[in-house]
Amino acid sequence: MLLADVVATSRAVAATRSRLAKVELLAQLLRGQDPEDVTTVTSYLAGSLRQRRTGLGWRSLQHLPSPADEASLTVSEVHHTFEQIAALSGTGSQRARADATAELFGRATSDEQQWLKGLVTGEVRQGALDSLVQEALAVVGGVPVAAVRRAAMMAGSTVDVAAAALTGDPDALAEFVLQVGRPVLPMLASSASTVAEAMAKAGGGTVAIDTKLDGVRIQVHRSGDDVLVVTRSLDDVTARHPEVVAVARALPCHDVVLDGEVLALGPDGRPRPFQETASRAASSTGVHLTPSFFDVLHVDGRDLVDEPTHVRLEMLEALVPADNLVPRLITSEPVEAESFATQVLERGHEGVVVKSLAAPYAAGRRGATWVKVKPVHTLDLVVLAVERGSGRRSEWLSNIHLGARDADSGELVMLGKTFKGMTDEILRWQTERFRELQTSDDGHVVTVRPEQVVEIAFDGVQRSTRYPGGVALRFARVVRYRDDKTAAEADTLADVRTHLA
Ligand SMILES: Nc1ncnc2c1ncn2[C@@H]1O[C@H](COP(=O)(O)OP(=O)(O)OP(=O)(O)O)[C@@H](O)[C@H]1O
Repeated sequence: MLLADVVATSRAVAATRSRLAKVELLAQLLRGQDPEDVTTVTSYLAGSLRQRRTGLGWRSLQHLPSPADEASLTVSEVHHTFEQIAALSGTGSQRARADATAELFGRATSDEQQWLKGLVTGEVRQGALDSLVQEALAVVGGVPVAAVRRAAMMAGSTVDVAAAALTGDPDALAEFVLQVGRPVLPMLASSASTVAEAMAKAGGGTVAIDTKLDGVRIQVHRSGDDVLVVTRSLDDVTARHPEVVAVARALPCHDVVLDGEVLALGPDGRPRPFQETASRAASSTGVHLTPSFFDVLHVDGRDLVDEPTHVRLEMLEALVPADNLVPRLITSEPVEAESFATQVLERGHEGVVVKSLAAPYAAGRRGATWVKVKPVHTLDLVVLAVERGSGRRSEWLSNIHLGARDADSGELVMLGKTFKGMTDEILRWQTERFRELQTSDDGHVVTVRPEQVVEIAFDGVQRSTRYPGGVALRFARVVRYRDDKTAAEADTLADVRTHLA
């Protein structure tokens, strides 16, 4: 398969509005191709190389050789070159890496060079494409999309199941079962503006009203004394969470997979400011973190993923001590649910997650079986640039430029700027972070690679001719930086527009 075809398809998909047409374009690309190439392309379309580390960064791609006139690079040549680059180590590896990169880029057309550069630096990470690629794999393999999704959830990625999907054999996909110790893609929530609306969305009847804890998502796997803790993005953070490991080891079972949130609590049981949880989760500080679990996917040889929520919750409550359970109310009464939600907010938590009791555990944000309700609306936006501070902030990078992706064009569109809500700790952190991501500095504005996601509170969204998206945020302020989301998972321009007054 030619790399040029992948580049052209990725551009065409970005330029097409219709979901069906996008899936068809992807299916055309994947049909009849070698499974190894399909695996590589599945990874590339989601915006990642297959190698975890290549030692290549933005700086090593600053000066590219002149491009080739004609497209000749194949996907497999590209993959093997990165494979070789990733394997380099020791003396002379820097030189060898630069030579291999120059050779690869010298064989790429100008279009391919830009695309490959985005791939290597992670700029084109398009998580949103993942579910379209799953659909395309189902079409090409002639297997149900549900089977592809389920296998991807169990494997922790679509890339790992692409080849199996192409065999057209549902049994090949069914082989991806939950394995204790292998992270599973997490279930996500949709949102509603009131508890009653969320209850209706979750199917009505009796539902669970979960406290929405404002911490950091964790998935915990235990087998005997071995414990693995991963984040929402499935990164291994076991070493940073000794408290979680201790709680998991103390449970009366041998094998277990749990889903939950970890956060810093004060002596009164109220949550501490999120920054304390975040900084402790990033490096060891004196803060104690408490895990609170809200779901269980496996206990001692029994997979629970397909069990309805009420069964999973019964198992969870039988296994985990009350102090490590997310407080919840089971009810069918909107009035009771509202009053529980009010108490949750009074206790300093973020909101509630309404959960259908009949639904199985399913990765992603599909359907409406988990519906979150938060009174304070925030948007997850991408930082495009940052201005040097002045006065008290002259040592720091301060005013950040905020962007959201226009899902139609794939472009990031600026929505406004803010220097509000930043503590000294945030200023220090962001100065260092944006220097790392810097692509240019005109003495005032430092442009950065659009990779850092920031959670922004705002008072409203208004129409504006000032910014290209036609909207601007009123009183935007920083709540926190989010390292557990990629730019592809940030809110889109369409999400922002839903807040228009
Ligand atoms: N009881 C709970 N049940 C499910 N998720 C919970 C619960 N308490 C806190 N959470 C958090 O809420 C998130 C669900 O919301 P969503 O899927 O929209 O993810 P998100 O974009 O990270 O959300 P947010 O920024 O609102 O936390 C989970 O990822 C988890 O971190």
